[in-house]
Amino acid sequence: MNHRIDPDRLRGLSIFLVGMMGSGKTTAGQILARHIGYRFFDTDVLIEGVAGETIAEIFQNSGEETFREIETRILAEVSSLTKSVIATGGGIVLKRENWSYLRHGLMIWLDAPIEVLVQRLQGDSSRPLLRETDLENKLTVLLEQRRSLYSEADLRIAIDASDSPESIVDRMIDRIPGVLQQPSIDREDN
Ligand SMILES: Nc1ncnc2c1ncn2[C@@H]1O[C@H](COP(=O)(O)OP(=O)(O)O)[C@@H](O)[C@H]1O
Ligand SMILES: O=C(O)C1=C[C@@H](OP(=O)(O)O)[C@@H](O)[C@H](O)C1
Ligand SMILES: [Mg+2]
Repeated sequence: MNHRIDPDRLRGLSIFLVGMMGSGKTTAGQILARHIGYRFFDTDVLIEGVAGETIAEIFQNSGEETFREIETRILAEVSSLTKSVIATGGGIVLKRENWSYLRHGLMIWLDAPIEVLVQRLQGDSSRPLLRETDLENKLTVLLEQRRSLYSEADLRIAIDASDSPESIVDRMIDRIPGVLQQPSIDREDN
């Protein structure tokens, strides 16, 4: 953890948010981008745009493998951007190929405990992998499969049930010196 961080290299570097479904990548990512004057992208939204279908429909009509192929294609495209916050889908870490793209930026792992994920995702119908009766068990299995991959990120932000998106963003900003030192960024505007 933190092994690649070199403040001089962070200027303009994009930020990739990784972590489990429900960890808040999409929510916190938008706020983070606004605060640091970066553009915001969400790989799931971009995937839906090119497919012309929702994530649930892509899984249903074409299967997970097709979804993962589009996900890699989109990631390859956004990885060439600078000054962008990119919220990824929770499964992006699964493919080794994706890591060559993720390593173009600073990777931040939003690490929320299972209880928090369950609380947030109860009744959610937009995430096809969670269409199971035992949500807690499914999330536990997925996290077991993915934890060691997420832990390869540059930064880990541990999240509690009481952490607001804004407080999480503040902690991220505290941990990424260099990004806010760019003269074009004025946090007072936000
Ligand atoms: N810090 C937070 N506190 C409370 N609820 C949150 C927080 N962050 C996200 N949420 C809620 O949890 C759900 C999942 O958040 P989302 O940003 O979509 O996560 P992800 O993109 O990692 O799957 C959404 O309903 C969102 O409003
Ligand atoms: O964890 C996963 O495999 C997935 C996470 C989802 O995104 P979020 O992590 O934003 O929920 C979405 O990409 C798809 O449903 C698969
Ligand atoms: Mg998301």
